[in-house]
Amino acid sequence: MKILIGSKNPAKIDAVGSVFNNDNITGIEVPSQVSAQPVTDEETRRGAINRAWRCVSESTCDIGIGLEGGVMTLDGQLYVTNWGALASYDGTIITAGGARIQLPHNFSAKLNQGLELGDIMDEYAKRQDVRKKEGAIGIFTNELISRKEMFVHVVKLLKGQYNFSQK
Ligand SMILES: O=P(O)(O)OP(=O)(O)OP(=O)(O)OC[C@H]1O[C@@H](n2cnc3c(O)ncnc32)[C@H](O)[C@@H]1O
Repeated sequence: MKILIGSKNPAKIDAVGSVFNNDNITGIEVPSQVSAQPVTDEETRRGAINRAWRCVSESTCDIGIGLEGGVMTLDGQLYVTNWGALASYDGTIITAGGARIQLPHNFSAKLNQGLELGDIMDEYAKRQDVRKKEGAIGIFTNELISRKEMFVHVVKLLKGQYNFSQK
């Protein structure tokens, strides 16, 4: 199958590549059509869906995959959240949620100032491009789970549901 991923972020492309390991996969830049920093589950999920559809509508492929990270708040606690979507040329759309883990309370003020989580993480971890490597998930799990591994789980949920829908 020819699969397009709506991102050039290596953490996302590598996650798709390790699940769809017999397929032809390519990452392309597409707009998420949501804020650069999604701040709810709804917005993060919508960004993943928009990316997946955009892949299918922009180029010839069997499947488009959108993966999106964001933040959300539950009972005053800030979390990093993750969503994935798979769109197929026949009009099928499949979605799946990924892991959420809590973020430090002082991140909310930085987000309110307009900073994106990727930049906040680089400053916090004193590293570069955390969003393309271990991710917030990696930093705050002491690197037990990387952003790629977290997205691998999301992509497995998408692939499994897609296979089920094709039976
Ligand atoms: O190149 P794209 O595909 O846009 O990847 P991205 O990581 O920049 O963009 P996302 O849309 O997935 O995430 C929205 C924002 O949240 C940040 N973000 C989300 N999850 C993150 C994580 O685990 N670690 C660091 N930053 C994260 C990200 O860097 C962006 O600033």
